[in-house]
Amino acid sequence: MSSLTAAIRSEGLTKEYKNGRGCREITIQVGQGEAFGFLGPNGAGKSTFVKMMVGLISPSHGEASLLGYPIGSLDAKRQIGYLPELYRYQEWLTGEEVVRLHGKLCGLERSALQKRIPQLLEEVGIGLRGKDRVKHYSKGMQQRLGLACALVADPPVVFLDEPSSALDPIGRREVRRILAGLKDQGKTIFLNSHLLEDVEALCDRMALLNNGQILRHGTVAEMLQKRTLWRFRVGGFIPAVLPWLHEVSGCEIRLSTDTGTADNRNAVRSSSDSSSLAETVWLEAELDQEDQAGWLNHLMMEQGMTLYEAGPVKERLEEWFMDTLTGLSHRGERECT
Ligand SMILES: Nc1ncnc2c1ncn2[C@@H]1O[C@H](COP(=O)(O)OP(=O)(O)OP(=O)(O)O)[C@@H](O)[C@H]1O
Repeated sequence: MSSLTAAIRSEGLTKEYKNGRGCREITIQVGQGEAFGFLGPNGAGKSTFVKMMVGLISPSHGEASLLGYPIGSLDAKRQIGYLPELYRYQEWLTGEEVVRLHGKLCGLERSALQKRIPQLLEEVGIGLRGKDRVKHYSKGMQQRLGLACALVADPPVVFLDEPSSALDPIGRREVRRILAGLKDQGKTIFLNSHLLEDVEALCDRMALLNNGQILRHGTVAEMLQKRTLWRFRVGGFIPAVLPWLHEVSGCEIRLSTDTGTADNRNAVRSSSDSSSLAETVWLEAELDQEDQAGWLNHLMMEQGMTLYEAGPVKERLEEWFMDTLTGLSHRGERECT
């Protein structure tokens, strides 16, 4: 397969359940080796999309492929590892036996499995409990076991539906490390997650789904960048100079009330007096263009101030998620309760 072939491609993929719910007109493309985050509130349609991609349910219309193979075909299925959201493994088997069963279903040889299973269980953090029966596993261990099953055949594309929902913070960090390792190996990762920090840490691009449709998509960096708001850490700040800076630069510039530093609080309190502060403070400005940052620096230097740091303000993914969805109708889980 050519390296230009998209790992995951969908065109107008739609599933309409009998009750009218599901997901609609999903068009995305994920390159080989990319990590893609799929976000959205409960009931947005994320799992429905993944289930179509892995061939568990058929689309109502639209088309999609995995590494060039049509979804649902055996060739497409051979490309994927899948950790479902609602996993349940055979309680009477040991962890090792469950992974072996999945390996055999993927057509792996007994000798290959002999070597692979202990490594894999070690990697997902249940190496010491591999011979225990699944009925004695905690929820978190079962989720780790599910990850081992998804990875047993070393697939190039991995779909993970909420891979760390049952894990404690330490477990989540370990899973994040495992996923980063998979990405380093060049695997394509499709991550459905409510854990926004996982998406932020791992994914190159993401889409936000609401009411079954893509609301926004793009690179994680693009989504989080508030392009207009910049922050500057400056020394020798003179509060009285702010109106002048505003007038000469044409930019809205103010003391940042957001950084929480004692110096800033002091500066905010003393913003009416004109004495220079010895410590640094944070200023923020709304910029139309990036080169205005250089112009502002020049003006601040003219006034005897020193610039120590400057950069655009990045929004946390969680704030972005809330801001983007606030005010939009949402007919997901909450409507049903
Ligand atoms: N088999 C089904 N039959 C009818 N409706 C369904 C079925 N499966 C899911 N739905 C509905 O389709 C919508 C999308 O569900 P889906 O499970 O894809 O959402 P999700 O974004 O994965 O939610 P969550 O984050 O809670 O897992 C929901 O309104 C859900 O109730």
